[in-house]
Amino acid sequence: MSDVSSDRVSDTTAKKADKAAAAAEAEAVKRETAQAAVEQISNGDSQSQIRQPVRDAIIKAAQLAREAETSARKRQHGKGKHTARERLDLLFDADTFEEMGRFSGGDINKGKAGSAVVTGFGKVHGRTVGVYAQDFSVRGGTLGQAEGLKICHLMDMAMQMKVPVVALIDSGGARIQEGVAALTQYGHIFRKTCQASGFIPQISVILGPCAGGAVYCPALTDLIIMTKENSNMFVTGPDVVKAATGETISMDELGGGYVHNAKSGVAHYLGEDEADAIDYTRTVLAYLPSNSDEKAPTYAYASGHTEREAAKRLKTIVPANDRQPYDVLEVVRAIVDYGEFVQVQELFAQSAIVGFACISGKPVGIVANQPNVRAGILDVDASEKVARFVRLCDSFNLPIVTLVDVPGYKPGSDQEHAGIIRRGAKVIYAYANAQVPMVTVILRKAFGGAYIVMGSKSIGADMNFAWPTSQIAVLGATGAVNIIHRKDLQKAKEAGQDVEALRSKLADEYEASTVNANLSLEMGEIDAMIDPEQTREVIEESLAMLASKRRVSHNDKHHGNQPL
Ligand SMILES: CC(=O)SCCNC(=O)CCNC(=O)[C@H](O)C(C)(C)COP(=O)(O)OP(=O)(O)OC[C@H]1O[C@@H](n2cnc3c(N)ncnc32)[C@H](O)[C@@H]1OP(=O)(O)O
Repeated sequence: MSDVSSDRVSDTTAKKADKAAAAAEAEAVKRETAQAAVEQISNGDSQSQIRQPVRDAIIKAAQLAREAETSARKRQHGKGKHTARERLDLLFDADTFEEMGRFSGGDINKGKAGSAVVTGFGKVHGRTVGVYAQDFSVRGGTLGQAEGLKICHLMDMAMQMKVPVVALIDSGGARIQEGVAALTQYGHIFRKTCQASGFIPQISVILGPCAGGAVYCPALTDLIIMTKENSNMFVTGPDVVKAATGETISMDELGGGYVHNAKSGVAHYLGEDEADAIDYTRTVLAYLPSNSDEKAPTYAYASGHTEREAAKRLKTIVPANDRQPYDVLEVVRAIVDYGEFVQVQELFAQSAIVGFACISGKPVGIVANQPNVRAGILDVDASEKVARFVRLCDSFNLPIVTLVDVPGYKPGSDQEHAGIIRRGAKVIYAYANAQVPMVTVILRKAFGGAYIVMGSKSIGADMNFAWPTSQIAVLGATGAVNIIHRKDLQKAKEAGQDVEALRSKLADEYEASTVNANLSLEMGEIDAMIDPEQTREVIEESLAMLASKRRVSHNDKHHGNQPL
């Protein structure tokens, strides 16, 4: 297990400032060195062995590269965007990027400095990561044969080296002039992305347009990160939409960063700007291993009085009235290291939350219902959000901690017709197939099907705990009484008795006898009832106990037929 020598996962402000300063310094040194080399060669100083034509070629190439970057800055800065190379400086630790094929796809004699994509490897928090960064200043960042070959080569190398790939997308899509030769390259990239899926982490950062079939490059990766401005994804743009349907819509309304984060669920993070989007990429990479064969890096963690204070706070967060909402983020922050929780899809399907955190320096994935939003109900979107995150954690060996307070799957024709059966099944498939350590804590409600799917023991969790406020049952009290005492209530009504008083009495009895964790404890579905204050401690101990859990293959099938 690699150990990143830092006490915190995410970049602190101070670290960011250091990094920016170091990057600027490294860039300046690089520029000076390159300039000095060119000048040395031009002056004919110490290179008596270098023949004149070679010297000319080196000078020309260096000049071309410089001019290309100057032109890129002019074009990109005018639109409020960074150049592809400036983005690499933001992504990688200072002075660690090694470019591959700088001039490939170019024509040095005709003044073309290369293709519309930059590829190579650098370090993120000291670990190697591959990148392809589309350069919009060269033919609109479009993808033709040269670019496709470069990207596929980069991905092949990343898979051989078993390191993540980050795609910095800013492109007009398939290069129209190259026709099917361009489209074919997308086919190759899709296939490679699928091959790499679940083997190495793949993250796409959309920093410009991403249109047409090209959208499926990011769509096949683990995470999509967008920005508030200059970040668009759509299969058909506003002009085609207008021509085909008559609808008038702007690029941002159709496929801007906010829309894909809050409405479609295509994206996983909405960056304030490019620097923020790339910083989030670095942060997420810090929680993930380089590939599916490795465990995530660990971080130094010194426990102290702050976590004891946080543990005490837990008691006060869940209201006594079970109909009253509360913010489950407060629970999460009180149990994870330094209260640091990196949410994924924060703006989407907010009745569930998912994200990364550390417990005693070890990265975990957290899944929780959010009682503050629609009582924490599971609907089609929340189901897919949870399922996809559980799959991500399972692919990359992150233990899953599930915090349950869920009244059930959302009722209603809109949900049934939107496919709650098919889409809700994804949660089951994800948990039932996950083989990483799984620890579940029931905070309050855990009703019906939603109880089963949210990391119950029967679905595959290893250790399950319940707070004293837990209500575990097939249905909530009123719903249950209306069904099992229907005849009694009917008789009371016919006899002119106070039906509501009877209903309320029966509900109280049902609640006292059934809506608690007793049966689950007796059946071994819950391992222990815990004081909220003990939550972090029991999770930590369970994860330590489960650390040696290994994957087992149950049969010889090719793969399961996952509900999609
Ligand atoms: C599988 C697939 O990818 S199918 C999708 C095919 N792609 C598309 O349909 C998108 C076509 N392009 C566009 O709609 C627009 O160019 C946008 C929205 C992407 C960007 O618009 P703008 O920011 O205004 O940039 P602009 O249109 O000036 O493009 C920049 C340059 O890239 C070129 N370009 C953009 N897209 C393409 C393309 N797909 N093929 C060839 N050249 C392209 C433009 O001609 C322009 O070249 P120039 O600088 O020599 O004039």
